[in-house]
Amino acid sequence: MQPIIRFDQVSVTVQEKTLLSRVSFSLYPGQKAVLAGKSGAGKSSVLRTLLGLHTITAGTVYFQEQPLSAQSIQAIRACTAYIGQEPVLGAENVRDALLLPFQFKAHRDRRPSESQIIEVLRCLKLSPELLGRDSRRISGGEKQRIALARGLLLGKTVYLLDEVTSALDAESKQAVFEVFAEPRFTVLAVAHDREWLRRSDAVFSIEAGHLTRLGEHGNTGY
Ligand SMILES: Nc1ncnc2c1ncn2[C@@H]1O[C@H](COP(=O)(O)OP(=O)(O)OP(=O)(O)O)[C@@H](O)[C@H]1O
Repeated sequence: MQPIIRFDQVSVTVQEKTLLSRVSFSLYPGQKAVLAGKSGAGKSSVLRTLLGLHTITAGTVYFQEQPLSAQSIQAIRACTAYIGQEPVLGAENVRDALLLPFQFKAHRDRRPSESQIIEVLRCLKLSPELLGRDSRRISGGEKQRIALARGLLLGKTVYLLDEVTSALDAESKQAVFEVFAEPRFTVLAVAHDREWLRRSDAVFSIEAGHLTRLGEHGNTGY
């Protein structure tokens, strides 16, 4: 099986600051990996580089074994959901925010039914009552789960998650873990939670832009 994501000796320098230094790792379809490290270590930079948001100074990022290019970035974005720490939902009302991508030609024929929407919300422990709310007036954890729900409704299979469970209570956290245990989903999650570490196939630790692999199959020493 070929990796879905592969970093080969990737360095990123922005305005003379090195964000990533010779980072190498592979992620295979269906794998769940965690990126751990202190604040400012470079975790988000890995995700942003994969999305084509940073210029690579040296090395190569491969997606489905194709080097990153304008074309492969489109391919990445088509199957990937990136959920940042503060997702911008892009519409005033939560329902409109959830349905926003389905207004566009690429997704118009996949517009979900009301029951599909409610089912996805239920899986993420979100009340349907949220649909009528102002999306600027919901909590950070709810915003992240609405962004996750949107990814699920869009049929995304690769999830780049930046601390999506850190604001959640135990029950909601568990619901998110269960959703992402799905074998179809490839997950690269910035997380500190022990439960993420326990459930992951691989743990990558980043320190000052240097990445090392800590372990796999939950055997990480955490
Ligand atoms: N566009 C940029 N230009 C210059 N420096 C940047 C840029 N983006 C990030 N940095 C710096 O690069 C380093 C790594 O940032 P990054 O956001 O990847 O860290 P992180 O590990 O995700 O941190 P946190 O856990 O606090 O979110 C930090 O020192 C940050 O200030």
